[in-house]
Amino acid sequence: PPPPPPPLPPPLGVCRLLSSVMSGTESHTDREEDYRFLHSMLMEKKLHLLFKIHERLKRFEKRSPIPVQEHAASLASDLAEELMYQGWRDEVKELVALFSKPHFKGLLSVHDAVAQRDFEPTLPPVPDDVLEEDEDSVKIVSLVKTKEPLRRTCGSVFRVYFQHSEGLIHEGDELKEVNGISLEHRKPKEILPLLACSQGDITFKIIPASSKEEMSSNKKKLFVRALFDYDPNEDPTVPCKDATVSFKRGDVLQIVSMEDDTWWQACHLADSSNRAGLIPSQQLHERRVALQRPKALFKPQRVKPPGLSIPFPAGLRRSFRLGRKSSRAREAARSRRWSAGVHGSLRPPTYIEVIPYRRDSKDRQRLVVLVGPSGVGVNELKRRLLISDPDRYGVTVPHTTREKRRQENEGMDYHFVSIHMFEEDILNHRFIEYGRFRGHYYGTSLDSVHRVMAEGKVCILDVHPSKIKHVYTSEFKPYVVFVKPPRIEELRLTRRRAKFISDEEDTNPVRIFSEEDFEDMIELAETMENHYGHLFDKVIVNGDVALAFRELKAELEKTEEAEVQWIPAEWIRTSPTAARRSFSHLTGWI
Ligand SMILES: Nc1ncnc2c1ncn2[C@@H]1O[C@H](COP(=O)(O)OP(=O)(O)OP(=O)(O)O)[C@@H](O)[C@H]1O
Repeated sequence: PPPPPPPLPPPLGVCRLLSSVMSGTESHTDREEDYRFLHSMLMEKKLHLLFKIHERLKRFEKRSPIPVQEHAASLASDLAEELMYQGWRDEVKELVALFSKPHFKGLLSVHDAVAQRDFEPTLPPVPDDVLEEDEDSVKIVSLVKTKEPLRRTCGSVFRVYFQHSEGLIHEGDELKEVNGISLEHRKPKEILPLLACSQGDITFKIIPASSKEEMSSNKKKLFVRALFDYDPNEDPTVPCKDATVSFKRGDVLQIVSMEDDTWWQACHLADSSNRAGLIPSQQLHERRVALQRPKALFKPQRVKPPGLSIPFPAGLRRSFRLGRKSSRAREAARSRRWSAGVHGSLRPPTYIEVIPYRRDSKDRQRLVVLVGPSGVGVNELKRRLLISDPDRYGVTVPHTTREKRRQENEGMDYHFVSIHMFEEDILNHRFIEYGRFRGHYYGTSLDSVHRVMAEGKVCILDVHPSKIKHVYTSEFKPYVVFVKPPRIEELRLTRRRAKFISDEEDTNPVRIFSEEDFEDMIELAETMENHYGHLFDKVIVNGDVALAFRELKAELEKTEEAEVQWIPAEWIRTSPTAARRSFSHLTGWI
C-alpha cells in the first residue's frame, strides 16, 4: 500500500487562537451584533494573512538567516542572458519571463540592499583639522542622507538627523564651515545657496554658543554609570550605527546632551578621542524592558521572592535559608512576585548618576558588600578573602541573644546581649540586618561595621540585597559585588561534592545540593538582579571557585588602587535642591 501522506503542519499559533476565541465567545455575548462585529473583525482574511506573515517572519528571525549572496539581481540578469541561448523550452521561457517582471526585479534589488546592509548611512570621517582644534569648542554636525531601499521610508534617517539636529544646532551657534567651505566673512544670503546646492550629506563645523556659556559659568559635567550592556549592532531601531556609542554594564559615560527624549548623546570616559555619540535614553531603555517583560509573566516556573520575607539569622550560615520554606510559603511568594511584576512596580536599571571620588590616604576603606542567593558561595569567597590577607580584610562580629557556649568568646564569635538590649537596638535602627532563629535573635549592627573600618581594614559584609540601603551612604561608600550562580550544567558539575547546611526539619541539616536547590538558586539570583541590579558594582559568576575568588580579589584591589573611583552622586548630595537637579529622575529608583 502507498505510504500515508505526511501529517499536515499544525495550524499557525495566532490564527488558531483567533478561531478558538470566536468559538468560545458565542456563549458570552448577549447582543447578536456584538458577536457579528467581533466575528467579522477577527475572521477578516487580511488580518489572518498579516498574522501568518508575522509568524513566518518570527520563525525566520529565530533561525537568523544569513544571505547566501549579495548580488542576486545581477546574477538573475546574467542568468536570463545565458538562458536566451539555451533553446526555448517552456520552463526556460517561464523563468526568463519571471526574471523580467518588475516586481521580481524589485524583490531581488531589495534582497541585495538588505544583504549588503546598504540602507545604513555611513558617517563621513571627521575632518582632520578638527583634531588640532580645541574639541570642546568645535562641534561637527553631519546630516546624513539614507540609502534605504524602500521608497516609503526613504529619507527617514535624514529626517531623524534633522530631528536630532534640533539638539545639536542651537540659536546663537556660530557656523564656521559647511562641507569644508569656510563661512568667514560671508553674509547669510550667501550661505543659503551653499546649503541648497549640497548633494547628499551636509557637514557643519560649529562653535556652539553653549560652550562659551559653559566655560564662563563652569557648568558641572554630568557622568553616569551604565547599568546594562548596549550593542548598537543588536539594535535594529538605532537611527545610524556609526553615530552610536556602545557600552558595557559598569562603564562610566559623560552625558553631553539629554535634549532628545529617545536618544541621548554621550562619550566614554575611557575613550581618548572623547567623541560623543547616541545612546538610548533612560526612557527608551525602560520602554524596551517593559515590552520584554510580558514574556517573563508567561514562564511557568517555580519562583522564589527577592529575599525571603522570613527574617533569617544574620551571623549564622546563610545556608539556613535554603529549603526553609514550606510549599505554601513558596506559593505565596510566587504570587507576590507576579503581582509586583504585573503592576510594574519595578524600574529596570538604566543609568545612575556618578561623581568622581579620589580617596585620600586618611579616608577609611570602602565597605565591601557581598550578595547572592543562598548557597551560591558567598561565605566561601569571604572565607578565602580573609585567609588570603587577614591584615587587609575583616568581618563583623554579630550580636545574639542566645546563651554563650563554652568554646565561644564574647566579642570574637558573638556579642552576647540580653533580649531587652537587642530589642532596644532594633528600635534605634542599630541593625543592618537581624532575624530570629529557634527563639533567639541574631543581627549585624552598624557599629560592628564601624569597628572593622576603624581598624583600617576593608570590612566584608554579607547581607541580603534589600539591606544594602542601610549602608548606601557616603559614610560607608559600599562596593557591592553580586555573586551569581553559573548555568545549571556547571552548578551540577562544580557542586558535586559541596555540602551546605539546610534547616529542613526532617532531613539531615548537612546535605548535598539537590536539583531543586540549583533551580532555586538560579531563580533567586535572577530575581535579585531584577530588583537590586542597579546597586551592583560588579557581578562575579561563581563557577570555578578558584577563578571566581581570583577575579574578586583582583577587582577589589583594582578598585582600591584606582586614582578615581566613581560613586553614586546621591551619596554626596546633601541639599534637596541639588538633588533635584536635571538628573533627579534617575535617582528616584534607588
Ligand atoms: N564554585 C564552587 N564550587 C564548588 N563548591 C562551592 C563553590 N562555591 C561554594 N561552594 C561550596 O558550596 C557550599 C555552600 O557555599 P557557601 O556556604 O559559601 O554559600 P553561601 O552563599 O554563603 O550560602 P548560605 O548563605 O546558605 O550560607 C559550601 O560547601 C562551599 O564550599
